[in-house]
Amino acid sequence: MPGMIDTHIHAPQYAFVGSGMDKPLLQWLEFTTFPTEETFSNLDIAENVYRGVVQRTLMNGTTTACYFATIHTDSSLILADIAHQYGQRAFIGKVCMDSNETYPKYIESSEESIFETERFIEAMENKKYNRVKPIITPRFAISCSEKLLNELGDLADKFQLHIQSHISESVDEIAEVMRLFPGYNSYTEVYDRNKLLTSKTVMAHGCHLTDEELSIFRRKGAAISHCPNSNISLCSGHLDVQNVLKQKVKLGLGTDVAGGYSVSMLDAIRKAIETSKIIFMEKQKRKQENKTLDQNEIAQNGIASDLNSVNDTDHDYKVLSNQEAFRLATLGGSEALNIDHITGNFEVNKEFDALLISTAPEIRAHENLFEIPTEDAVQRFLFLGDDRNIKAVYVAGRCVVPFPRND
Ligand SMILES: O=c1[nH]c(=O)c2nc[nH]c2[nH]1
Ligand SMILES: [Zn+2]
Repeated sequence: MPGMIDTHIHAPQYAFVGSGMDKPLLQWLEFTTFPTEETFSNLDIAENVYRGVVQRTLMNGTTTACYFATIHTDSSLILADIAHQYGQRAFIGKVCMDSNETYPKYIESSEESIFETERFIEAMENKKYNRVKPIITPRFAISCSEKLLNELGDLADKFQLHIQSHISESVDEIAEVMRLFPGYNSYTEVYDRNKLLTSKTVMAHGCHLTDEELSIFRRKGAAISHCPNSNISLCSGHLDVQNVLKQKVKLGLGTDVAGGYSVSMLDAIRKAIETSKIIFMEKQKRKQENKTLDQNEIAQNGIASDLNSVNDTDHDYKVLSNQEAFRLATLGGSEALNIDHITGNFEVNKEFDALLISTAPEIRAHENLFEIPTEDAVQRFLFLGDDRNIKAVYVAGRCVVPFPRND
């Protein structure tokens, strides 16, 4: 099958993956994330954790990863070098943040952030990696001044680079953004007016974006990275994937390690389907409640007001299919990262990013898989498979898993 594309993952957060899952976003950043990321000024820590995350994601079939690193340029360069060494296709973002009210030790000045970002871009260009590229990375609006956002928009334009950040992940986060940016009408406008929404932009989460904001995304060609594990783990909200697709906004999937506790894109596929089922059930429940309200009104007034009427879209809401979720993890991700002319499926002239899957024996249960339809075998792999079923991984035709032996 085509290699999977993780459109949003925090490499340093692999250090605490699976822990700190009991806090909402802003507290989780303050008490778990920032104190850990701060330690990445130490290059040995960076080297150790980054080697681990590149190995683990590759073994789990992530042929392309779009990484956040930390504010530290030299350790971010180590991540780039490790991705290159292991042959993973990657975008690497040196994180930018010149504002941090909750954890002021983890911060840089605006000037430093711009200077270091340029240094990062130039160092990456000098390395001439074929498949590892820099990406402009304002962490999120809360941690960036307007001046910094604006200058990062200019840098992205000057060097024609990709851009990544977070948007509308949790309700508390949005309230904080609107407090910090009173001159803007929406979270999307904060990025858009600072030139950060382009056809090479991928924004993580977007759970609470309005249709009006989604239409700005569509006009700009900007993409959303759906990170369902993280959305549930940090109780941030749910992204309505069907609505995003209906609004024709580019969409990929992300693990969002370590807001998400799994490095596996198979988990992202499952959680995307489960999130869609939760939304479906909520809509069904609302429909049933409204029907009861209508019946009560008819009994009382002889007629039902249309106040309770359910939106048309609620009636034909469909759960995300396995095929659609699989597409989001592969071709959808390549579209979101604007690299669908290079990878995402097996079209002629694209590079060969591929996984060799064995369904035996873990997911074969007691049946002989060869006697069941291929579609069922694929479904079982999507729902039950893990790195034991991924026997080989190829990026641009080169076998990168199993890892080549040095001897
Ligand atoms: O899930 C998230 N992880 C992060 O590290 C982060 N930073 C800002 N907003 C964020 N959301
Ligand atoms: Zn994130």
